[in-house]
Amino acid sequence: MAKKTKSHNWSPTNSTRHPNADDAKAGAYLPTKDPTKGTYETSTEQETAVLVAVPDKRQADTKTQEYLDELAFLTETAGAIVTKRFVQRLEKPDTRTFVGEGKLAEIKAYVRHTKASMVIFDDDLSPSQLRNLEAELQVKIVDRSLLIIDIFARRAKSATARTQVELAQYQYLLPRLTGLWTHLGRQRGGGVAQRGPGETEIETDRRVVRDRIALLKEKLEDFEKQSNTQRKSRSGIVRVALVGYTNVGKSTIMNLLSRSDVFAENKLFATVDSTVRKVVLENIPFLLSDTVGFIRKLPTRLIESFKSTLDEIREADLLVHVVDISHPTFEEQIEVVNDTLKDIGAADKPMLLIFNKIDQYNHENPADYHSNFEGMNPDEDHVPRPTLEQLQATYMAKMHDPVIFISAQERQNIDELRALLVRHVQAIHEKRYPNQPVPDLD
Ligand SMILES: Nc1nc2c(ncn2[C@@H]2O[C@H](COP(=O)(O)OP(=O)(O)OP(=O)(O)O)[C@@H](O)[C@H]2O)c(=O)[nH]1
Ligand SMILES: [Mg+2]
Repeated sequence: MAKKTKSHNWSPTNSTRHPNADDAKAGAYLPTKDPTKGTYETSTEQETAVLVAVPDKRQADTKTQEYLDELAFLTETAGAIVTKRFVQRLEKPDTRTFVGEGKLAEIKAYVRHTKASMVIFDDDLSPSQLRNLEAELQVKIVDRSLLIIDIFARRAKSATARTQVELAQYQYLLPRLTGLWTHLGRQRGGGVAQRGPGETEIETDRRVVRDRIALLKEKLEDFEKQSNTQRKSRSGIVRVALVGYTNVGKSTIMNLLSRSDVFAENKLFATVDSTVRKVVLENIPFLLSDTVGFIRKLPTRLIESFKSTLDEIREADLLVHVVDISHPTFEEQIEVVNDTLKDIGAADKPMLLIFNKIDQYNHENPADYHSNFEGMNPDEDHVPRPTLEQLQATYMAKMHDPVIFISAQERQNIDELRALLVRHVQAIHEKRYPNQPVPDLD
């Protein structure tokens, strides 16, 4: 019999759900199985996580640490505490268990000893790696895609975003079904009454998941039609999208720009999603949208499922690329954002580059980021960063697009930001709607 399909509220970290399981059966992201009882324990206690990275041999130590810092940040965002980081340098990850045998034994001993709730990998695992690791380590195994999807699931509020996340969840699950069930069968010892579902059930489950995926896609198409209609009604007004790496300050800037002006109150577009606001600066109105943040190794599936959200970017007249200059890897973050823009077909748009968080930039003391990383000596590895002035000069010279340095939090250079936006919006308006005056404010 096909299992009833549940749609919401599963997560690698809250130990309760799996989108295709009412009961807590096997799954990498399900509660830890107690082999003596054959049951899964759900715990409300603080979950602890062990991180694992398998960098390529050429990757610099500091880079590895920065990536692990980001993974730790993601893990904390998902609600778990990181207790340990394991790193193994390999030419390429082990096909069976991702890490080598020795490292696996080390992780296993640690997990046993500390009763860690889960092991999180900074890369995506193949269905069989996931299965093998779960069998070896006997705890929840979470890979990068699953972690990110989980965070998205916690944050998604609008119907569209929730549907998009659900689609990503099912797409993640589909190729992993067989593995999970086969594994379950094996773990239970294959006794007649205890055997896991056979191939027929796997097939049924797959069909259920596929049907669900088809349904979600249809639902998203409907949402898309609605938003297309909305967008048509917004024609004649310049559209600006805030884009950038996650946590750089896009929403802060959005609030700053739209709240700071009395005319920002949205009258005409009552049906517009809360992430799009009408802003009026110096009598020049435009639509400003706040978009989902990008991240390194963003799962392609997630990008695909977020198509309708990303349309906001694809259809913008001007992109405002926000950068967190205080972040040690800000330059790589710029690259990630540019690559993602390319992937979604939005790379050729006019763009303003906004370096935010200048209040937090410290060229003397680049980071206390790595303080809890073993083998790192902050003094020895200390490399002074350029001053803000030097950076500004470099980027001004390097970029074809305008560049501005601000602090949204401390309200530094915000007037310059406004002036820059106004200038560009006005120019776009005149070019796009040559015979049309800038729209009336009322
Ligand atoms: N120090 C400092 N912090 C800032 C500044 N601007 C934003 N922040 C903080 O940075 C954090 C992230 O800001 P958000 O505006 O949520 O960033 P975002 O780009 O919208 O993030 P996502 O929605 O996750 O992609 C918040 O804690 C802000 O308070 C700034 O200029 N300086
Ligand atoms: Mg935001």
